[in-house]
Amino acid sequence: MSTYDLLVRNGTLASGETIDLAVSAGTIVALGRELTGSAQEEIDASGLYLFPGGIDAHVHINEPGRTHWEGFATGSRALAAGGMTAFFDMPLNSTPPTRDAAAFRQKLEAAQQASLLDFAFWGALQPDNLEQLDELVECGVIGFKAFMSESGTDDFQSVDDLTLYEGMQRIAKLGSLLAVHAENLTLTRALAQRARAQGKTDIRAYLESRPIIAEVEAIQRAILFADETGCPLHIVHVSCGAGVRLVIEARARGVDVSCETCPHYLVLTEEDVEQLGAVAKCAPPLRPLEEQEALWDYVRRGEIAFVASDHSPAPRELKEHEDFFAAWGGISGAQSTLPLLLTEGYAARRLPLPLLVELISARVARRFRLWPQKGSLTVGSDADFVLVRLEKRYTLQQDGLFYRHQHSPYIGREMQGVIERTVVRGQTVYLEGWHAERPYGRLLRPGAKV
Ligand SMILES: NC(=O)NC(NC(N)=O)C(=O)[O-]
Ligand SMILES: [Zn+2]
Ligand SMILES: [Zn+2]
Repeated sequence: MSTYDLLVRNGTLASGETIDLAVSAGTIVALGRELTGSAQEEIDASGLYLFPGGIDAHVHINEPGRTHWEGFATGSRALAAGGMTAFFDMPLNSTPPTRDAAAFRQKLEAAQQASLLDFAFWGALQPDNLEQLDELVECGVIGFKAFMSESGTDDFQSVDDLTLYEGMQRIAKLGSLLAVHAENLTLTRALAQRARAQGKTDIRAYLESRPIIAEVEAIQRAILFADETGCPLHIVHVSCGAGVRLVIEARARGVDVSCETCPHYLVLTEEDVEQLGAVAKCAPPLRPLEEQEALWDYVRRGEIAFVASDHSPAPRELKEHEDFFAAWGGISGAQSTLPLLLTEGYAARRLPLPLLVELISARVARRFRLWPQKGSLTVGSDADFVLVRLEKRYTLQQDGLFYRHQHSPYIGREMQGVIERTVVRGQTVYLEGWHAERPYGRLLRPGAKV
């Protein structure tokens, strides 16, 4: 009889310490130097880093309804290849959006049949679903998501101020959290309409239609409502230093608000989108270099809660438009979050490895009440981890991407740190280009064990 199901020998933690890790029934049951005992499977992790599995808090899987854009099978394969072991799926770009219990159940069924990784669902907050927020909490949503600007799809409506205000009151009562896409609707819509009416539809015109002030104003308004209603607030994909500063100031006043940024705001600038085109189109748009530097600075100081991909995939044809406003807005990036943090954060900027790892694991798990079951390498936690060959460099190739549509602004980029193996609750789901077939993924609910 083996003592354990799985033993990982000599993995190097982010702290630099070398350790053995033992797993039984999907849970970490022992951690230490030179563990005794046997296991059904042993992994020699000498020379490899052992990190807790990443949790991507912001992914658009478009199933059901737009599975041909990205489904749970392809999306979770890409995430696994990028060192992620769980993800939170956004309520939009699938049809129907996750706006009620029936839609939640459709999502759940699709994910259970196809996801390699554990998953949670964001529920929608839209003008037409205030009466469905309770049932969504009962289903187990990880939080709610609202769009303060246009969402990019007709089937997901943006919130007016009354919906935002009353939605926050209800979400506060339900003990949940609201995430907002914060850009001022009136400003961005009017600027876009004026530019298009003048025939200005190039990349520059798009960038100018979504100025930093539009983002900062929306963040400020959302914070004010959160302060008034007591609703926990999370600002997704903050792209500018001034946005983070508002969050810091509000937290200092006692407002329960956090923010995330995305790899693309940390490694790309508006010059890149002008060169790369729609593959790098997103909202808020890429910003000037000084914003990128400000974001790295806030990352270093621990002021940005976590980093999430905002993977928003689409078929290539939807990106190819003469009119840049009409091209699909959203970057395919789910596979590259950890590699980019290792390359640009650790190797290029010498940010401490434990901080970078926490940005995609413990910080996410804590904010959404999944810690320490998730995001932690401790006895009793789920055995979710990733093995990384940190010193190895490579160039990201198109055929190395596992998305449904193999495009990304990072193709051709020099990367450091190869994700060799990804393990979910003790099961290897990714190993050097190979993926498991079985959909191991399970639903995660805030505060509950799977
Ligand atoms: N409909 C979307 O997927 N939108 C997403 N698109 C981006 N970020 O460009 C988002 O998160 O706002
Ligand atoms: Zn958004
Ligand atoms: Zn998004």
